[in-house]
Amino acid sequence: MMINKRLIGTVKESKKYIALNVAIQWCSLAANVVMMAAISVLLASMAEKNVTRTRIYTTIIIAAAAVVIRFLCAVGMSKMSYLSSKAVKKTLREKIYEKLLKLGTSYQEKVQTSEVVQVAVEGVDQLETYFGAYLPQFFYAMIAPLTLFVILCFINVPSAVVLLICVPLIPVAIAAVQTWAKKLLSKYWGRYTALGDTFLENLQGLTTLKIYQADEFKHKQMNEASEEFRKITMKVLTMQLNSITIMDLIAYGGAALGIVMSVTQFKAGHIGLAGAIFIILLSADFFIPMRQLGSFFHIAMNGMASSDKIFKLLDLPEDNNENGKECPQDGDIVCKNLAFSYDDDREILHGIDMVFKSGSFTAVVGESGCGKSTTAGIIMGHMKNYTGNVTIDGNSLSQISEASLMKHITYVGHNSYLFKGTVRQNLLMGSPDAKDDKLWEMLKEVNLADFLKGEDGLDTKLLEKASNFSGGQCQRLALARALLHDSPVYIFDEATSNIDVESENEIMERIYELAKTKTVILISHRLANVTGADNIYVLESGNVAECGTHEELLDRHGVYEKLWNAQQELESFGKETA
Ligand SMILES: Nc1ncnc2c1ncn2[C@@H]1O[C@H](COP(=O)(O)OP(=O)(O)OP(=O)(O)O)[C@@H](O)[C@H]1O
Repeated sequence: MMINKRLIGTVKESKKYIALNVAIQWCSLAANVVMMAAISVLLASMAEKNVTRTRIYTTIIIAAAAVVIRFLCAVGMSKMSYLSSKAVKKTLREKIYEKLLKLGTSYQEKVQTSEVVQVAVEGVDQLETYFGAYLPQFFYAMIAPLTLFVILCFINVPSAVVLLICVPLIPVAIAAVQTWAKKLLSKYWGRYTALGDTFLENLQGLTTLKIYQADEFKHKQMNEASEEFRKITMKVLTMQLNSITIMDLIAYGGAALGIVMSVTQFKAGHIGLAGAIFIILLSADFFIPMRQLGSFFHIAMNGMASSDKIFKLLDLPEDNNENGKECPQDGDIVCKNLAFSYDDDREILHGIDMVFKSGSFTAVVGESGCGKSTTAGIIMGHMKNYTGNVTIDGNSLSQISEASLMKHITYVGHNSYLFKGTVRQNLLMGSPDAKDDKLWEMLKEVNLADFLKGEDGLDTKLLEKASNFSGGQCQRLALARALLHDSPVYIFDEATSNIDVESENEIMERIYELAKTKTVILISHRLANVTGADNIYVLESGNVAECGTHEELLDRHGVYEKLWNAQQELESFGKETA
């Protein structure tokens, strides 16, 4: 019942804490039994009017000792809960983190970032209570009634049997509501995450909503979704309250039955007064552990649901080729019959052939959406579900280790990630040992040095997502970081799209310079940038329409020429109007 062996096996360390927790609870129970026995004897002797001073003092000492022991046990139990929760959080989060590393750069193909965050944060938190509270209670709830049964058997077997028989009625009642509760809870979680997603999206897009005056409409939508969520929350709470009421009825009903039994047995003369009082005092203790377990029932259900999600993530196939080959330092990158689809409905690349010659400058151009970035993503190992072949110096991309591929190829997109911190910290990612002189040299090359000198130099702070830098400044910084990386191959995917034409030309000069010593693949919508390339591939709707040098392609009077003429017209129009 709600025991996941794989989950417990995954967090092996927690087993000892759970066992110790159960043992401490059991000691607390033993102390309680001794205290109740002493009190029963005292009450009986009082009723029989043969109480002595020694008996009173002994009872007080026993009771005080039991209280102290129970207090220490309570402290010990919470310590054990804490330690097992800590072990669970640490182990599972480490496993999730290691899994993400193993999934590598293509992890987004398999799982959404928001899902990973939810599973790693909230999902693991759910299991904290599962391990810290539910599991120890589960085992204790089995042991406690059996222990009491054995003890009470020495006093009166029929009462002990009646009490023991009533205990399993609580789990039976829990099982009865379980099927219904499971459906309700999965609906509840569905609404909860959906509401959370919409809330976050609306918050992030609040400025846009204000601009289009759509906030009122979204507000109404959010209110409706919140109302739905309120209704389902109330249903869950009602279900929980009802199940608690049922458990209480069984628990107190069972205890009452035990009391009636002991009184009857006393009247019939089968037990003495002290024995009857002892049974009366302990009858509720038969049910309390199981009743407590019942109240942890929803925690266990949430724990099960989140463990399913965690294992789904941990079971994802890994293909980062940890033990794969080293990437050859030199050699052509060849795509043969390369086809790719993001989903089953639409093929994006239709079996294209391309060769990126080692040490050469190759450009990939084409209209928006023709598949340029997709091709770059495949070469970078971000997308693995392609068909056909991609090789580097004759070695299949799928056999090359991801770590080695990352050292071999540097990708600079139009939206490179910059981290919160300083300019220096971001640059050092490209080359951890680089001295300040080298960093300034690169910053000069991308025309960012002057701006940074006016700020705090290399110590200029970047806010989250570099929100205090302009789009162009971000691109320049990302370029400088890439140049520092010093890898044999560079892919620039619209890497200068946010930069003004004058600066773009200067940066393009730097890229042409780079191409003298490195293999450069340049994806650009602006054909003026690619005129000096050794080879240009023109993509059209996922096919290679043409390839050749700028002059060769113009002579062909095909797609490239059309694109070129259209852009030239636009650029000269722009100059005339300026
Ligand atoms: N993650 C994705 N999921 C589904 N479809 C996608 C995804 N990314 C891109 N696409 C689709 O694949 C096609 C090719 O996209 P790609 O980004 O490769 O084009 P592109 O030539 O680089 O375009 P642009 O010049 O506008 O950046 C597009 O039609 C796009 O809708």
